[in-house]
Amino acid sequence: MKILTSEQIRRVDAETIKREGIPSLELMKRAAKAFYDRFTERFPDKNSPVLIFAGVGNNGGDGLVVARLLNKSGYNVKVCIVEYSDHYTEDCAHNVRRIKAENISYMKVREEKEIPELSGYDLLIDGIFGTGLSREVSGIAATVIQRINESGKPVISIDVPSGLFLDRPTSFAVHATETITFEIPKLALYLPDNQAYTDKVTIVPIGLNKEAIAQEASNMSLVERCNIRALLKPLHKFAHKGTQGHGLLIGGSLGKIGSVCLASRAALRSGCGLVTAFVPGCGTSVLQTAFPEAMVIEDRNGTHITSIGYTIRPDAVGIGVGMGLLPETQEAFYRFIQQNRAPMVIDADGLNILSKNREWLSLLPPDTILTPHPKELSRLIGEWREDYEKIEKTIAFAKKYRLIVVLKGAYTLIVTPEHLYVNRTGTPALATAGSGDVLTGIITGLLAQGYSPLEAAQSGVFLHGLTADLTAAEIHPRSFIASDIIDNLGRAYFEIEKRIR
Ligand SMILES: NC(=O)C1=CN([C@@H]2O[C@H](COP(=O)(O)OP(=O)(O)OC[C@H]3O[C@@H](n4cnc5c(N)ncnc54)[C@H](O)[C@@H]3O)[C@@H](O)[C@H]2O)[C@@H](O)CC1
Ligand SMILES: [K+]
Repeated sequence: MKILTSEQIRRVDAETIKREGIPSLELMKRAAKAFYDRFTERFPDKNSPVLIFAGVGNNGGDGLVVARLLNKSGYNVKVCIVEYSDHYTEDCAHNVRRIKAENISYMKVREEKEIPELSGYDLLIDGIFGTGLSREVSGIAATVIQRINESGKPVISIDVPSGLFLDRPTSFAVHATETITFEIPKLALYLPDNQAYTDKVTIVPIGLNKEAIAQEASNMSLVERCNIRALLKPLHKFAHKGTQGHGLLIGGSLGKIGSVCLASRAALRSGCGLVTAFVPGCGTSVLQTAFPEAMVIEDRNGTHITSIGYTIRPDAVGIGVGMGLLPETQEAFYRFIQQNRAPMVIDADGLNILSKNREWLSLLPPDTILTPHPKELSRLIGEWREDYEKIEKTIAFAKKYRLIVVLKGAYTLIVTPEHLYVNRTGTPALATAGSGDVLTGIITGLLAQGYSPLEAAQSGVFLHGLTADLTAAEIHPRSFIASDIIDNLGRAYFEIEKRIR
């Protein structure tokens, strides 16, 4: 699903109205109905008092239509029109007349003393500003937003939390509990800097014109289940371990052999036919005991890697987990990347070695996948002030070295020289020791099976996150551990391949 800018969204709205020959009021109705459906599913108790804040633009217009729909179905609603300007849009003004005609209780707020007491309401709906926000919020709108945030009440935002900019940093906006956004994903809803404003995000379709969306060029998109489903290879009846790919995981040092165990197990669970682990001598018996399905090649040294050599021909390599930064290990890493031509994933200490030796980055074959967490990324690309700058610098880095960067986070970003992908699967349960090692293993396993680096990065990240989503009801997110990801990878495959009627 394409992520678009506010300007593009405006064009798609206008084109929908034009191409489908519908009045703009009709589109507003569709949007409000989509919000209403999701809202009533989440909050079925009609006795809970609901206060709807509506601005004077079309986002406010949506709020007023939502008020009418909720009122009609018996909800206890009141409306607060935040009159930050005298200029109402036509569709908003029309709906003000309609709420009057339908006897819905409303008040207009132009100054602070007119803001109602919020303690008597159970739920607040925020329709003050949407995608039309063009400058910092000030005056009465800012005061109302501050009151909403101070109230501690659940706030459901229409389309976007009011005050959130879609294309630049935001310093002040509604702290939404949930945002029900209309059809087109907006990048700002998925950035860590905006976490105070955007908690849960739900996308609802409103019947925007498909061709109008297709016409808008975008180098950003969400990774979705249907994308992953489409790229998964079928399992052939005559498949055998030799045809399913051979993944090699290189890493580990004394006390950190567990990382390689996790990555190797994850690689095999992702579906490849064979997995070999390359570890220092201290890791051999650990691996063979903990994970008998793996083959092991040991370094001549006992405690850390000093020289990476083997006669096998792996289809993909994952390197770096638990490897340490000793000079001999760095040297071995350097010699290895100089000669390795198999598709490769680099994680953890592999990334730290690269950030200490930046000139080695140009030795990496094109499309090598790097999987940094934010700290590792900053060691590679330098500090950033805000998320948009971080993304810009990561794209420049990916372009310069022709790499794929998987930037791990609540919403993992997959950055290629041409495109930014946002992954939505996963929960805070994944913030646990070894979770990154497992991701490295999954991506390595997928690469070994012949998926392209971009496909492996996208599906690896998606599957990894989905295991946490699928187990949330049975394994409490607080007690979810990295092995649970591996154990539930099969469920994630089932979910992706499930037919949706
Ligand atoms: N355009 C359409 O056809 C549709 C729009 N929809 C809704 O309309 C919203 C966009 O509506 P609008 O474009 O009317 O804009 P908004 O309702 O987001 O904002 C209203 C207007 O306020 C002004 N403004 C911007 N920043 C301000 C600030 N800081 N202080 C005071 N005034 C400011 C601008 O002139 C802006 O157009 C979407 O988010 C969505 O909720 C939906 O009804 C679906 C259809
Ligand atoms: K809003």
